Amino acid sequence: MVNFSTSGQSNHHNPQRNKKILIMTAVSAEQNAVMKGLQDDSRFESALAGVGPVEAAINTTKALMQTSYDLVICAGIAGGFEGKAPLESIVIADKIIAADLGAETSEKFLSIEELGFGFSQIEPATEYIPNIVQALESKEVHTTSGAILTLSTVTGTEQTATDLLSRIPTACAEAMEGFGVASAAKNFGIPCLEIRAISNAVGPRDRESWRIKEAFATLEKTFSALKEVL
Ligand SMILES: O=C(O)c1cccc(C(=O)CC[C@H]2O[C@@H](n3cnc4c(=O)[nH]cnc43)[C@H](O)[C@@H]2O)c1
Repeated sequence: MVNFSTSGQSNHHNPQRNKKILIMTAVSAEQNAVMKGLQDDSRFESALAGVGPVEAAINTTKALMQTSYDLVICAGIAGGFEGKAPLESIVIADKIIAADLGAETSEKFLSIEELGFGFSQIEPATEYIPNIVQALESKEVHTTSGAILTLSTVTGTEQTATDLLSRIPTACAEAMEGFGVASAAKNFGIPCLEIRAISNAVGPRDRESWRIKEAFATLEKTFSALKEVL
């Protein structure tokens, strides 16, 4: 766990800015980008989620058992669906969806809700979204709000990308941890957000076109702007 508090900066004069916020990233490169953006803001702490929803749920639960937080943010890079979220832009989840939780049949995919075994969608803390979008747009960060899918397998074909979009037309991005982090937060009754910088298009693996460094730069800029509105 990394605590950003080194400057002794205080927010006690403003009760609106007294929230304690946990940021979960899958890998340390994402955590570093977020840390750089936040500088020394003592309200934020971060921890590594690990890759995939299961690791993410376990590690978020561990962090929430240690310290009490007012908000959890799942952050990192992601794949963007074509025509929905361009490279180097930001997507803020208005729904966090476990897109592969269910059953295939010869006709169609059945969600876990249709099977009657549980839930695959978590509503994030949407009340924060308008202010965040405004703050990011004012810094010229292209920002979209829409569903972010959580998948255990990164999409690697046009066909899977098309199938996902026809099943979930509101999908803007896919990543691997959101539903795990959000499930843990929900279990503790803590609101959650998922914020992703787009590093690649969802679809065939084409490393030449990936913009990972640029997405980290967007993530840094985003969290620098975010600390002003949370
Ligand atoms: O290849 C690299 O240089 C590299 C450097 C740092 C991080 C990575 C990752 O792949 C991070 C994995 C992380 O990113 C999310 N992610 C990014 N793109 C997608 C995607 O198209 N579909 C699903 N997940 C994606 C995911 O949350 C992973 O945890 C590589």
